[in-house]
Amino acid sequence: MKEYSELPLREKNIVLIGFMGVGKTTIGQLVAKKLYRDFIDVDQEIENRHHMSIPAIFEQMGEDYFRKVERELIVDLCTNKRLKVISLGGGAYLQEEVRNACLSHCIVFFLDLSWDCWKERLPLIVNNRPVLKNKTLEEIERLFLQRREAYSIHNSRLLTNDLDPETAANQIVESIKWTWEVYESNE
Ligand SMILES: Nc1ncnc2c1ncn2[C@@H]1O[C@H](COP(=O)(O)OP(=O)(O)OP(=O)(O)O)[C@@H](O)[C@H]1O
Ligand SMILES: O=C(O)C1=C[C@@H](O)[C@@H](O)[C@H](O)C1
Ligand SMILES: [Mg+2]
Repeated sequence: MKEYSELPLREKNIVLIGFMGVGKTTIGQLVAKKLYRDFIDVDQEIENRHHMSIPAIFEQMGEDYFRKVERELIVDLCTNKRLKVISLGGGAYLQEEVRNACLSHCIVFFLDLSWDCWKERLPLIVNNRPVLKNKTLEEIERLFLQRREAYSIHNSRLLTNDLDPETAANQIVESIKWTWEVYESNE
């Protein structure tokens, strides 16, 4: 059987990574639609499989359990699926096994946002992101900066400051189509 890591670039899954609230779910959905691909949101998939919200999973089963489920699901999707657009949860890419699976089999797109722009989004997400619960703004900023190190290993990056979701999705699609043309002309 053909290894997925040998897949032509055009068939590889596209994986969106980045801090919580940068727009992976919102923009990923649009990218999938524009490329006529199925969209998979890892958080939503975990919620559907458990019939529970992420905050409830954190509260009743604990973060370690959530991270294990998240890791196993992503490794499975990366190795056994193709032609998908997959949005990760904000903390997933911190796990080495997740990073390795994504980078070995998929095109990894980092959605970046400045801290100043991100701060404006906080009220939209604070109530259903357990990792933000009981943290001061200074603590959240430290986490934001710490996590940038893991996200810095990627195939492509888009700074989304001042980009509405539609424009951001168009720019990602354009960049991916350009990559397909340039890197696959000799395959
Ligand atoms: N480009 C954008 N401009 C303005 N608002 C946005 C943009 N992208 C997303 N949003 C808004 O920010 C909030 C968080 O977006 P979203 O849920 O897509 O983030 P996420 O990266 O998937 O977060 P998580 O890592 O927690 O899953 C939503 O209310 C969404 O409408
Ligand atoms: O950044 C994080 O650690 C998280 C982000 C969300 O997408 C969810 O996966 C969960 O709330 C944890
Ligand atoms: Mg999301």
